[in-house]
Order: sequence, then structure tokens, then C-alpha cells
Amino acid sequence: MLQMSAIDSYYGRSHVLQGVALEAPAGRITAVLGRNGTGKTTLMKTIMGLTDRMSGSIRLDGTEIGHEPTFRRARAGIGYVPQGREIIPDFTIHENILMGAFARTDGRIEVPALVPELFPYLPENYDRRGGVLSGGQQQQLAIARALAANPKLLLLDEPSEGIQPSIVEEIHAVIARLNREHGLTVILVEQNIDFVRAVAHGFVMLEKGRIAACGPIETLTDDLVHRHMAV
Ligand SMILES: Nc1ncnc2c1ncn2[C@@H]1O[C@H](COP(=O)(O)OP(=O)(O)OP(=O)(O)O)[C@@H](O)[C@H]1O
Repeated sequence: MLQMSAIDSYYGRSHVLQGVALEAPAGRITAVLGRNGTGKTTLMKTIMGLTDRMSGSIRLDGTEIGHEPTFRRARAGIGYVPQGREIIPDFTIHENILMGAFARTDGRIEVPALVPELFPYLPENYDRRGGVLSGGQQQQLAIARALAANPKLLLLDEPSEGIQPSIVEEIHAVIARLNREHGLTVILVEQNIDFVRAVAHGFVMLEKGRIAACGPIETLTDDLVHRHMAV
């Protein structure tokens, strides 16, 4: 589905990703791991075209998209749930979800059928403003907004960050369902190794902007986790 090779990515003069390669096969969950500040969010932003500059190749189903503007990447089928969620606080739940639908190519500005099924809270509270929701509700909303674009590849940047544990489990269950029942390909930045081992098929481990290790999830050893993730 997505193949990145020889990726260098920059913010101004800051050279963050250095020679990164990643393969996210269709129908699979690929986890992006590593310590804070090592470039995980930059990797997601690079896929969306949101860093200042990059070189290298990003192919989506064989088509080079690495030099396309962000909106074309969204239209090509990449949904993005950013770190911190970036909900528009003054927009209602309904309006926030519909924002995602503008990336659809068929012009259907509507809430996808999947949303009430996965997140019943959202349609029951369409008129509430995004800014008054809890962290967990905002995360649900951010995922619903990404789904409204009908993506084939979903990028999730630390979806459990800053959310109370009981809600984290719900979010994790939704991610597993989106992949297993709905066939969505996922790239997931996640610190919870137990969850990663339970749902992911493959991983890349970043260290200071480079790939320190990658492979099938069975090869994510405790040693690798301790070496590259322990503080
Ligand atoms: N907008 C920016 N301008 C300049 N440097 C940035 C910018 N955003 C991030 N960086 C730098 O790039 C490096 C990688 O940051 P990034 O946010 O990708 O890491 P991360 O692995 O996602 O960390 P975290 O888990 O804390 O989110 C860090 O050194 C950070 O300071």
C-alpha cells in the first residue's frame, strides 16, 4: 500500500528524518516506535506533506505522491489523525466530522455509516462543541473525521496519549476492528508495547531520525524495546 524509501525530511535547517524507509502493506497495521523526539510525528507529517521539505520517494499503491500537496494525498486515500487531535473547538461534533468529508473525491459530504457503529456517543451529541469534549471523546471525533474521507490508509499518531485508561481500551478496540473487520491499512505511532504486540503486524523502530530496527512484529524483542524505548 505505502512504500517510503531514502526519506530525508526537514523543518527549516533541522534535518530530522535521515534515510528512512518504511513499508506499510495493505490490510496490515504497521507500528512506528521510538523515544520522544526521535521523529515519529515527523514521519507521519512527511507522509502527509506537512514538513518544510523532504527528499526521497513515497509511493501509494505504486503511484509517487512524495511531491503532491497535502490535499491530494488526502484525496488519494490517506486519512490522518494527528497527535493532539486538532479538533476545531468552536465547531460542533457534526461539523468537525464533516470537515474530513471534504477530502472525498465523490463529493459526498456526510457522516460515514461506520461512525455511529464505532462511536455511538458522537451522533447522540452532534450539536456539542468540539472544545468541551474530554480527551477520549475528542480522539473518537478525530478518528471519525478521518474516516469521513473514506480512507484506505489511516495514520494514527499516539491515539492513546492523554486519555484515561478505560477509554484507551475502547480506542484500542476500535483500531483493531477498523483493521480486522473493515480491512483498513494502518500506520500507528504508539507507546503501549503490549497493545502494539497484540494488534500490529510489523514495526519500525526510530532512533534519532533513523531506522534502528524493523520487521515482522514477532521480531520486536524485549531487548529492542529496552534499547530503543526505555528512558
Ligand atoms: N516544527 C518543528 N520545527 C523544528 N523542529 C521540529 C519541529 N517539530 C519537531 N521538531 C524536532 O524534530 C525532532 C523530532 O520530533 P517529532 O515530534 O517527530 O518526534 P516524536 O518521536 O514524534 O516525539 P514525541 O513522541 O515527543 O511526539 C525533535 O528534535 C523536535 O524537536
